This record gives sequence, structure tokens and C-alpha cells, in this order.
Amino acid sequence: HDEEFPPRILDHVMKNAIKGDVTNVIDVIDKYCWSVEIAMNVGDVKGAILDKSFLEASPKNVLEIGCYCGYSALRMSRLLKEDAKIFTIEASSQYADVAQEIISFAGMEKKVQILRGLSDEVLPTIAEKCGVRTFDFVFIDHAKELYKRDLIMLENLGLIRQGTTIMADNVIFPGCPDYLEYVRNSPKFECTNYPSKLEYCENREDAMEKSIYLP
Ligand SMILES: O=C(c1ccccc1)c1ccc(O)c(O)c1[N+](=O)[O-]
Ligand SMILES: [Mg+2]
Repeated sequence: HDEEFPPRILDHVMKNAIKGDVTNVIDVIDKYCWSVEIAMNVGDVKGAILDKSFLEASPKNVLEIGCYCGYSALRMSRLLKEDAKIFTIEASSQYADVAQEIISFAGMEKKVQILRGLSDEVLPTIAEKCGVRTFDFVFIDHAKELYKRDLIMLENLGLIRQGTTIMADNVIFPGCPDYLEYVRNSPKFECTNYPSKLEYCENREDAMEKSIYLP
């Protein structure tokens, strides 16, 4: 990954977006990524699919695994109902630093809490640390080889409940074949695939996978 993108997008947002205007911050990031350089945000096209599932779930407790620069956390934060909250896990302290700045610039620092660390190190204590029993909505968008491991960990830790919605990005590109095989063959998940395009690309296929947990 291009380690230099996060500081560039932060600088671009600070100089071109309206402080406290979360929708404008999202738009400024999307315009930059369409016109200047592609980044691995979920983006506007797949972001609209995320938005729709998020609104249908109308969650109180939201978990994101893979915050990056905070773009998808901002997308969800603007749709959060009163007293709902997003907890987002980010392993890279560089990404987490930039995400914190962008989330604060957009005025969403009270609705989004970044948890720094590796997902398998953060998840075992997240319930008591965050005062959450189960999550109502989970967005998985981190290292593709960790999707399956972390979903199983969420199940084993009792962090998801009957009806929890799990949305996974990039199930085509870069792809997460073991995750897809797991959720689609498990009787505990009701899956729906949403074909789309890779963020900020017109001609590379990607898709999101929605899995409703029904143990
Ligand atoms: O893994 C990559 C990747 C691989 C190679 C080069 C650049 C990015 C990627 C690509 C698109 C995504 O939406 C995404 O979330 C990721 N990611 O890192 O989590
Ligand atoms: Mg992604």
C-alpha cells in the first residue's frame, strides 16, 4: 500500500473541505480519489450499498474492522441514530492517526471511537472496554485473509446476535474466497451478494457480501 496516501488525503481534506460538514468531507475525499489518486476507501459506489444496508439495520452498536483513513466510518456516522456509536479497529497507527484527524475535522469524534491494534488482540476485550454486549452491524474491510478468522472470533466471543448484519467489502477484488465459502455454506448466515466495481474504478469488478447472522 502507498504509505504516503493517508497524509496527502488528510492535507487535502483540511485545505478543501468544510470543517464539521461530514457529507462535504466524504464528497471531497471521493472527488480526490476519482481525479487525483485511487485509495482503498470503500468509495462512493460501494458506499451507497453500505449506506442502504446500514439504514435497513438501523444499528445502535456498530463495529468496523479496518478503519484506514476513516472514510467508511464517516459514511456510517452520518446515518447513525441518536445514542448509537461506531467502534472501528485499525492496526496501523499511521492510518489511525490520520483517521482520527479526519473524523474530528468532520465533527464525528463523539460518534466514532478508533480502537488501535490488531483485530485478534482487540476483539477479546472489546465488550467490556466499550460497554457493548453485542454488535448490531459489522463492516469488515481489513486484510482479506483475516475476514474468516475474525468472523469466527466474533461468533465465539458472542459479539454478534440473532439478526446482526455483517457487510464485507472486496469479496471479488482482492477477494476473500475462504470467507465467502464459510458464510455461504454455513446454515447460520443468510447471504446476499451485491455486485459492484472496485472503488474509483469503472472497469474492475468487485462486490459486497451481506450476511445476516441467524444461529
Ligand atoms: O488489499 C488491498 C490492496 C491490495 C493491493 C494494493 C492495494 C490495496 C485492498 C484493496 C481494495 C480495498 O477496498 C481494500 O479494502 C484493500 N485492503 O487493503 O483492505
Ligand atoms: Mg475495501
